[in-house]
This record gives sequence, C-alpha cells and structure tokens, in this order.
Amino acid sequence: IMHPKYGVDSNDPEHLDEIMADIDKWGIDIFEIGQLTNNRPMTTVTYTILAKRDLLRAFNICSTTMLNYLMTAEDHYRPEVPYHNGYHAADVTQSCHVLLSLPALENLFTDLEILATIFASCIHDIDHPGFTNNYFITTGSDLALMYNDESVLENHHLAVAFKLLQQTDCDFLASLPTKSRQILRRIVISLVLATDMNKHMDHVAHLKTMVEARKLSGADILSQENYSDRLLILQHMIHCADLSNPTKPLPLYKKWTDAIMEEFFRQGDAERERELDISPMCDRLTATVEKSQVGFIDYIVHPLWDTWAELVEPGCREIIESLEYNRDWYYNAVP
Ligand SMILES: COc1ccc(-c2ccn(C[C@@H](O)CN3CCOCC3)n2)cc1OC1CCCC1
Ligand SMILES: [Zn+2]
Repeated sequence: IMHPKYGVDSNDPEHLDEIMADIDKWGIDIFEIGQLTNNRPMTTVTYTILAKRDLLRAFNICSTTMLNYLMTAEDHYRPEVPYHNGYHAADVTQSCHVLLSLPALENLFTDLEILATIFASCIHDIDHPGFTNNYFITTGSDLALMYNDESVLENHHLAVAFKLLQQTDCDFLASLPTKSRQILRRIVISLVLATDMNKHMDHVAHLKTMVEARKLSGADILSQENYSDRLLILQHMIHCADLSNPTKPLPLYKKWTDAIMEEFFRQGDAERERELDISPMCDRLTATVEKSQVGFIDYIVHPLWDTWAELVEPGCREIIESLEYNRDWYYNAVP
C-alpha cells in the first residue's frame, strides 16, 4: 500500500512540504507541523526521519506496521498535558536526528544504534501524566509503588512503549533478528532512563571525564571501538535533546516555556488542593517565570550543552550562541 509522503494526511500538503524541507535543521517549527497534520507531529516527524535515513529498508520494517505503531504511540501521549505531549516527543526526536548528523559523530554509530535512538526519543515521555516523579513519590501513588520510587515515570514510559509492540500489526521490530531486538531494547531502556533529571549531575560528570581522558590520551574522542563510550554519548545526546528548548529560536522557546509553566502550575494547584508543599516554580501565585528560566539555563542547560559542545566541537557553536542570546533575553525580561 502507498502511504502519504510523510506518513500522515495533511489539510495543506504544499505548506507541509515547505516545513518538512527543514527536517534536518535546528529550529524547525514543530507546532506548525502539528497544525498541518491534525495533531500528528510525532508520527509525521519520526516516520519522515526513519524513511529519510533509510532505516525502514535497512531493517526490512513494513511502513504500515511502523505507522500503526507510531499512531498508537502518539495516541498514548495525553493532549490535555500542556508540555509533556506528542509535540514534545516530536521535538526531542527531531532534535536527536539533527545531533546524530553532527560532523563529529559521522560514521560513529551503527544503524541499530541510530534506530534505537530515534525510537527512544519518540517514546521517551509516552503516557506522561503531567506531574513530576517527586509528586508521585510524595503522594504514595501506585506508579511509585510499582517502581519503588526509582525513575518512576521513565520506567513507566518504557513499559508502555514496549507493551504497545504487542498490539495487532504494531510490532515493527518483528523483522529484526532476536539478537538485534535484544541490543535495541537494551539501548532504548538505557537512553530513556538517562533522561531522568536525578541522573543529570552524574551524566555531565561522566561525559566530562570521558572527554578529558580522550584529550589527554590524544586518541580521537569519537572512534568506533568502545561500545560503552558510544552509549554514554547517546545518553548525553537524548538528555541534551530533552533539555534543548532554551537553545531553539526564541519564539519557539517561549512557547515551550508557556507550556511547561502551565503544566507546573497545574501540579502546584493539585498540591495546594491536597495541602502538600507546593513544588518549586509550581505556584502560579508567586512564580517568577523569567528568573526561573535564567536559573534553569545557568545551572542545568548551559553546563550540559557546554560539555556536549566540547565533545562535538565545533558543530554546536550556533546552538550555544542561540542559548546565550536567549539567556540574555530572559535575564533582561526579569521584572
Ligand atoms: C522551557 O522550560 C523548561 C523545559 C524543560 C524542563 C524540564 C525539566 C525537567 N525536564 C526533563 C524531564 O521532563 C525528564 N523526563 C521526566 C519524565 O520521564 C522522562 C524524562 N525538562 C523545564 C523547563 O523549565 C522549568 C520551569 C522553570 C525552570 C525549569
Ligand atoms: Zn522529555
């Protein structure tokens, strides 16, 4: 069967063609893709990237099965959640796609590692309920009970994503040899678990150590041999993509900020309602949005991207410049 060019139908195919021409570029407008595809940004972006990278052919993946899985997965993101929905999944997937194409990383990863990274990105927040790990732990939720308070949401996203493969005509991995399936599953689990903010400081430290060690030994940082170093780079990559909003063109970044703040405020409303302590930055009555973004950039996003930039230099210069421009804009916007 023939499928639409980007996997999904559009109310304005010419306009979609124009936008999708930028699929390899940092700063593509994910919101516009969603509007042109009846809220299917994740399916559109992921299918286009897999097809463009020739991964469907490389692994003999049937397009219909791939689209069945992606649509089903996208249906398991919650549209009522302001930030952690299908738009964010599409954004992280497309961002990883661009990072995978950085010159410094050329020919480093196998096709299976690339497929695993794209798959991990598009499902990394699936069925996100719009509250943080801490909220589920503090309120003694079933989810926290299920995962013993450890990377609760990250484990849930992985379990949901792999469970969906069992739905009729959704197992796009059926054609992979068992060994490849096992390797892919291992990488996907490791990458989604790496998006847990609790692991952030360890990640940055670990990557810094690796970059320093490689520089001292004079070895080419990015040569094929070491599997665990390649996995570490992919873990850092998806974490960078997950925290890439402040590095995007300001109009997009501001939309992401509005979305995350509304999500945080709804959590704050629930905490106020339940007479719990209101989590930091979640109180809509006292929040300082601009100041919070400056702190987020200075303490989390900039150090993370600085470490990444050192690894892939000079491929990230524009991204860092955009981050620093945006930081100054929010700094000057503080009331
Ligand atoms: C544009 O602004 C933001 C954009 C993103 C984020 C943000 C926080 C944590 N994350 C990553 C998790 O979502 C990791 N997830 C968890 C669930 O499991 C999967 C992996 N992302 C915070 C942002 O701003 C905050 C509000 C004021 C300052 C900080
Ligand atoms: Zn995310």
